[in-house]
Amino acid sequence: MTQAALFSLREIEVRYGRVPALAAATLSIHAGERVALIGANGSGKSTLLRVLHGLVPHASGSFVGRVPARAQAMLFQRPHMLRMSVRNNVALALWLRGVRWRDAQEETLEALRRVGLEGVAGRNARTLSGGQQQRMALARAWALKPAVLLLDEPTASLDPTAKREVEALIAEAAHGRTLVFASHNLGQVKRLASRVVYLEQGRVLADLPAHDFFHGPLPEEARLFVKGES
Ligand SMILES: Nc1ncnc2c1ncn2[C@@H]1O[C@H](COP(=O)(O)OP(=O)(O)OP(=O)(O)O)[C@@H](O)[C@H]1O
Repeated sequence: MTQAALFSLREIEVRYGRVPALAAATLSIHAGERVALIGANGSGKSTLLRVLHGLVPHASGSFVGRVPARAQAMLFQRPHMLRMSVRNNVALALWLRGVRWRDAQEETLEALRRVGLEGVAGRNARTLSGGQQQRMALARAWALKPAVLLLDEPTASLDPTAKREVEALIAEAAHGRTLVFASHNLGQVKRLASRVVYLEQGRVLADLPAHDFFHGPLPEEARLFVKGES
């Protein structure tokens, strides 16, 4: 018997006021998949991630999510940070999910070790570099032990070295989880994704295993996009 999808979207339409962000988007995501969302600016990648995380309502269509938001972790291009220490930024997220403060502190140190930030645990999070901030966000996600990781262009604002470091951590954090990420970096998509979903103006124009996406025939719009980005 095939396992039920973690997320099923059928003909989903999302609008921000009068602006259409997703139009008749249909896709299912199963446990263990590593799905890359690609497409031009404004094609609907962030909106799709927000639908999965339960952050935006849809105007029509049906959405079934079998993973509650508390079993998901979402990372944004620029991480949300509170004006407090790196340690407390992570520990607070755990505490808010019901972990006792003392346990939260211990689990936080373990997560910070994993991303190589134990040395700056006491620093105000707002003083971290962009790469460190994204590593802290990953530590926070990691500590929550989510079933699903949703990442919105997590390395977009980083320099090449930080990009590589954060990408390696993402690969490690995605182990044994379901990963859905938006990216403009096709090299990163090749390295991380098992499946590629190409969006254009809120529509899913291609949805293929990563190997087929990069080596097989593509719909014309997707082919031109890949050519332009490569
Ligand atoms: N809060 C908002 N209010 C109004 N319109 C919005 C809002 N967020 C997104 N949009 C619009 O919805 C459409 C889809 O945007 P979305 O952010 O999902 O695209 P994206 O593919 O993630 O873009 P990018 O690559 O630039 O991050 C765009 O036309 C965008 O301008």
